[in-house]
Order: sequence, then structure tokens, then C-alpha cells
Amino acid sequence: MADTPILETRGITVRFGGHVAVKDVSIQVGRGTVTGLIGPNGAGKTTLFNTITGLQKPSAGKVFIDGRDVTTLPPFKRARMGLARTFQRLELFVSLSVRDNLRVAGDIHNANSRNRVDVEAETDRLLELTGLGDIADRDVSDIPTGRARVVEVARALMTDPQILLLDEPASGQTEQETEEFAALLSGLAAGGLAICLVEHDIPLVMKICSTIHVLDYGAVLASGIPDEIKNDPAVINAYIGTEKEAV
Ligand SMILES: Nc1ncnc2c1ncn2[C@@H]1O[C@H](COP(=O)(O)OP(=O)(O)OP(=O)(O)O)[C@@H](O)[C@H]1O
Repeated sequence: MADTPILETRGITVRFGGHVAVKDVSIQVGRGTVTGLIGPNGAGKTTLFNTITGLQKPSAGKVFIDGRDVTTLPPFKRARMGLARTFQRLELFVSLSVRDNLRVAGDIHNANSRNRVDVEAETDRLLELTGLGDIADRDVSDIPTGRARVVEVARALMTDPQILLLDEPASGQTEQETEEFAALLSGLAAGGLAICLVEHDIPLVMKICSTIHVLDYGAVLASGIPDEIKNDPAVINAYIGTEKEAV
């Protein structure tokens, strides 16, 4: 159904021993939107991403992709349903060129999916779309971190995803790089992609997200549009206050 969110978590709780890392978190991510997930270090953002992708089993709650309960599906099956992600720590093949990182992603996708992509054509298209053409033949070990973050996104896009989870993708980017990155993400969302963004760069989150969820100690402290979040006293107190210089 058109109204069914492409991604939804319902009541996700994750416990590590006695520690509750994620507490009863319900969020929805719509097609063609950028949804922000912010909060202090250790608030549970990456653990929630790991639960959505299937790397972490929840103690309670469910994950839905396009209305289908995927809670017990392994990561590769969720990937086949159009779920892609990037990692906080770069996970690129550093001794390969930018272009080859994309090609490898396309080959792996084709080996695992019925929905095959034309690797050469898609690599060229994405190098152009993401503005990586000028460094396409350089080894990833040789390029600045900020641009390597874009390579991670381009690589994730090689799987032709419906949902893209980005874990701190702007970290290490210059102001100029972040500006271009914001335009790239907004353009991808305008094309129908559902993006969920974990990011400490608050101005970036405020600029491109239509909905923001704030996590604190594993629980959703607030949800709303950027203006509501920006002015929420509980959010300012728990998080934005501590990131003031960034706002
Ligand atoms: N595998 C694990 N075993 C035990 N505790 C864990 C594990 N993974 C995460 N935690 C704990 O769960 C909590 C949430 O961590 P998580 O990495 O999800 O937070 P985060 O919001 O992504 O933080 P950051 O902004 O620093 O990336 C933290 O207290 C962390 O120490």
C-alpha cells in the first residue's frame, strides 16, 4: 500500500545483559523522505540500525520493511528487500580504486540478488551523480575522509536500495563537502529513496530531514519536524545544548 511506511520499527528494545541500549523505540521512515536520528553518544542509534539491518537481535519489538515483518530475517534477506547501510567506521576496500569499490559492490549484489544491476553502467552513473568522477581511479587510501564517506554512499547505492541507513556519514567532511552532501541526499530522497540519517552535525540534520527522532538513554525523547525539535526544552537540555557550537 502506498501509505505503508517503507521502514518501521515497533517497540524495539535491545538489552545487553542488564543494560538497556534501546528502549521501546517505534519509528517510521517514509519513501522519499530523510528521517533523522540524533542523540548523545551511547544513546542507542547504532544499535537501532544494527537491529533494523538484522545484525542485532532485539529483546522485544518488531521491524517491518514495506509492511512485512522481517524481525527474524537474516541481514542478506533484508538487503534483498532493498535495505542498505553505511557504517560509522569506514568499511571500504582501501587498496582498491573508488571505481572498483563500486564495481565490487555491484558484483556482490548481483551474486546475491534477483534484481541485477548493469555494473559498468551503474558505476558510471553513480560516479557522476555523487560527484566522484574526478577521483574515480584513485585508491580509496589516497582520498580525503570526507570524500570516502561519499564513496560509501555510492557503494550502498550500487545495490539499488529502497532504504538507505547512514551512520554519521558527514563526519570528517569539510563544510563545502557537507553542503554538496546535503544536496546529494535531498536529491536521492526526491527520487523516492527513504533515508534514515544518524548524524551529530545538527545543522545538516535540521536542513535535510523532514522528521527527526531524538534518542536519549535508548528511548525516544522527542519526535517531530526540525523546528519542533530545535525548540524542545528536553532536547536542548539532553543534547542540543551540548552541541551548541554546532547549531
Ligand atoms: N555489543 C554490545 N555489548 C554491550 N553493550 C553495547 C554493545 N553495543 C552497544 N552497547 C552499549 O549500548 C549503548 C548504545 O550504544 P550505541 O553505539 O548504539 O550508541 P550510539 O547512539 O550509536 O552512540 P554514538 O553516537 O557514540 O555512535 C552504549 O551504552 C553502548 O556502550
